Amino acid sequence: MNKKKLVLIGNGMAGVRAVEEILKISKDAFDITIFGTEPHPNYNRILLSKVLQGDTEVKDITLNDWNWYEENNITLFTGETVTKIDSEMKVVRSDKGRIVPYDEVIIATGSVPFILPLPGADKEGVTAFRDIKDTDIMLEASKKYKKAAVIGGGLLGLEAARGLLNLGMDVSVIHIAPTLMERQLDETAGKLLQNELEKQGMKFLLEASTAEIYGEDRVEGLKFKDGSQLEADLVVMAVGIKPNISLAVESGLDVNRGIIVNDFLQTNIPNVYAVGECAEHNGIPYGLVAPLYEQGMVLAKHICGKATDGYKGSVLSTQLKVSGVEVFSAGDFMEGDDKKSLKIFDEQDGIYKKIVLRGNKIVGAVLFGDSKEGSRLFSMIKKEADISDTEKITILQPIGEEAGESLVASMPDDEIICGCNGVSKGTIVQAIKEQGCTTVDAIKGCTSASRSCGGCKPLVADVLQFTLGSDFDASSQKEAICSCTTLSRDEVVEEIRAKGLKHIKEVMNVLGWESEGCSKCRPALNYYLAMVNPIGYEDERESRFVNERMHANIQKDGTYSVVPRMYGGVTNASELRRIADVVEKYEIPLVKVTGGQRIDLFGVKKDDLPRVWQDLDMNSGYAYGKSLRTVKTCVGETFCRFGTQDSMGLGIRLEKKFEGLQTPHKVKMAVSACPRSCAESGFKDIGFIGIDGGWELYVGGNGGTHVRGGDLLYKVKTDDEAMEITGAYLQYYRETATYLERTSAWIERVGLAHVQSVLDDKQKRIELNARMDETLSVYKDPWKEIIEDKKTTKELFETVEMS
Ligand SMILES: Cc1cc2nc3c(=O)[nH]c(=O)nc-3n(C[C@H](O)[C@H](O)[C@H](O)COP(=O)(O)OP(=O)(O)OC[C@H]3O[C@@H](n4cnc5c(N)ncnc54)[C@H](O)[C@@H]3O)c2cc1C
Ligand SMILES: NC(=O)c1ccc[n+]([C@@H]2O[C@H](COP(=O)([O-])OP(=O)(O)OC[C@H]3O[C@@H](n4cnc5c(N)ncnc54)[C@H](O)[C@@H]3O)[C@@H](O)[C@H]2O)c1
Ligand code: SF4
Ligand code: FES
Repeated sequence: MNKKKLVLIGNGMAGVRAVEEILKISKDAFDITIFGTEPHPNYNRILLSKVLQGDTEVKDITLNDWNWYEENNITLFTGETVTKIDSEMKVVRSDKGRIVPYDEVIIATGSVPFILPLPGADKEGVTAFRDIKDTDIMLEASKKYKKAAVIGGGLLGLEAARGLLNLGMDVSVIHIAPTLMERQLDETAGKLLQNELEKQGMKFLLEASTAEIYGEDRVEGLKFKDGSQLEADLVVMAVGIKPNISLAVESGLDVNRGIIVNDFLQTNIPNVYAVGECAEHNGIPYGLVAPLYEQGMVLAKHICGKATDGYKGSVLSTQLKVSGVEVFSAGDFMEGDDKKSLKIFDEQDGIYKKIVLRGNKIVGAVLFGDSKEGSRLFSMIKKEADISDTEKITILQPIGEEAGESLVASMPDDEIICGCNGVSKGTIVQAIKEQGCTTVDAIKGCTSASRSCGGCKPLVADVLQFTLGSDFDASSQKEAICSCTTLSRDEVVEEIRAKGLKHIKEVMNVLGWESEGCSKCRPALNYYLAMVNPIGYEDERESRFVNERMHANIQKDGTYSVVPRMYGGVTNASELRRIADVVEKYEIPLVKVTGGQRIDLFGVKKDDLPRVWQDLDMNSGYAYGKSLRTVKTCVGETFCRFGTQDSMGLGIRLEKKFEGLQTPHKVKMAVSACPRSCAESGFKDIGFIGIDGGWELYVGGNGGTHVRGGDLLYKVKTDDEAMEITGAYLQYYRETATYLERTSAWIERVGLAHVQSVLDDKQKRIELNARMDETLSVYKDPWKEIIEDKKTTKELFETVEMS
């Protein structure tokens, strides 16, 4: 049989995926020729961000290597650009004078970066961020130069900026709009994102309009329309893209912004198709791989003569690939006349969730700080789910977690796990059960899930764990603690232990960190070092988050909030008098009783902090730390007629013993003297409920954004037993949790039964408590420590002289 001749113009992500689909349907139907301007085989453009961020290397982002073309009998011309499609002669012509005949031709020429037409835009040191060549320019520049300016605060600009920070550059992002990623996020999420990225060291110039790029041959800086300037020896333009239509225009195809195609990706000229970012369907040129892959699937079916309903357009979802930041946006995310929103905003933990409803249908969502629910919400948006029969607020709450189920357990089979490749939970489960996949990599090979941006890897791993149950081998699924290393959390902790490491720098040197560390690994290492070696480790204050460095919570106006310790929520006249005096003396604008039964002083000026602490003469309530926060108590048997136990007594004892204890994440406790549970013991990390003859001890509860009822761990008879179990439980959490993992997530990961089996072993409990006591033995109240140490006081509060 005479094979038809298929020519693909553009060796990029969309075009080659369409060819892969064609080969799947009809391996021998075509003689295939591919032209690509770039000198590389088909690679994952998405991961250039990760190359720049140091997570991977160019050699590791190839999607189809040279062998693949050979194995599939594809003739490949790289470094060669097609200059014309001659549809009368049915041939394509290249810039090297080659003429190749076709029966069908697919144009997949992608996009070109938009370059602002500024004076100086052609200077050395000005680059776009689109391909391997641009990435190399940035990697080279970072070795010689220090100051980078990224123009554009969209997805691409921010990912580039994070990469340049990782490369040790001083990075400013110049953005034209008042908030970041305004095409994907609303104002609140945009500001939260800015806040988080500022903490990571990025600088921002918002509502800034660049007028000129100045310098001799090489760029030296930017001038703005308001007359101000910024020095820069590298400028990255990331202000959007335009479909690459020059070949189509030259060849007489109908174009608008992109090459106009119908539902079957056909252009106006017979046998000429367009797919990917260069194509415009129903007025929309797409700029993310998910819709392009959907197009590729339709095109493959059509060109192979298989029935298809055609491409009907796509709802989009995006995630930013910057470690330590969870941002998700999908669909129609802005409120409007006919669109109303539903929001949850936990300002303290920086978590923001919003869904947008048109009538009773979900049409969009924005998640910041916690994007676990992204795939569920995206499925609902795609299905235009009707929520008239659902209590609205529950849509933003994690499904299944309240019932103690894992997130994936509660997902229906048709829920999409990998947005880029449109792979559902059911398809992954099938690959595990029927094709014997036991690792995320194997699933990638079988289903394409996680093959593109990689953002779905944790969810794929969860499906794997959930499906395999006890056959799941966690050790073969290791995940690096951050992009600065390939070592996992367990490996790092083990090395710290085995090699007796004491300082972050030592860990990085000995364990071969590839950079100075990042905002993800530095605080984590500080915690692991302290956990393994509480007496010998050297604390690195600069690696802590700002609130933990300052021992107070920074507020949005730059002032601080101060919460003194009130053991068990109990206070007295003398403490209250001192608090009142401090409020008057330092003109503290707001005094508020907190949910944790203590008093919060808001609006304290930074310079006043040490004197406020001195005058209060109370211990720090650690309202800012990854540590024990409060032990809330009810009045109990002392005053309440229902009380069967001394809740205040146990609460105060717990708080006095464990105050200041550093934990992977914050820990809240509560003690109620009867099952009415006035102190809300069922929703705390550790909660006690008084019963006749003792206490019930609940663990893993959470009352925040992921509401979770605690699990009954034990019943104990005496306060001493309660203290002993609490010590062992907390120490086991400290030793096995990942930094920033709340007890509610940890207990689900490791399992209640497992924790019980550890704590059932008396010897283990003794050992855990011994290590806990060692940790507690070095605790000093940080407020007192700082005010007694003039040098630290001066470093932290430069202008303050203590008497
Ligand atoms: C740094 C970065 C990060 C990204 N991250 C994400 C992400 O997280 N998620 C996501 O969904 N998308 C992301 N994208 C977008 C995604 O990479 C694109 O949507 C996708 O690559 C587009 O595929 P395409 O095949 O249409 O175009 P391309 O991948 O650009 O391929 C087009 C190819 O055609 C070649 N070509 C052009 N004209 C000719 C010609 N006349 N002859 C021969 N060859 C020609 C080009 O040189 C190019 O190699 C990212 C993009 C970048 C740059
Ligand atoms: N994680 C991801 O999904 C991801 C990552 C990188 C790139 N991409 C894709 O790559 C493409 C390019 O990304 P992008 O961020 O360049 O495009 P974009 O259009 O999403 O964002 C460009 C940003 O630049 C800003 N801008 C425009 N003119 C400006 C000016 N003169 N000065 C300062 N700022 C200006 C805009 O306000 C906008 O926020 C998009 O299709 C994007 O979806 C996706
Ligand atoms: S929990 Fe029980 S004992 Fe405590 S205050 Fe409430 S009703 Fe009284
Ligand atoms: S979501 Fe991008 S690879 Fe799966």
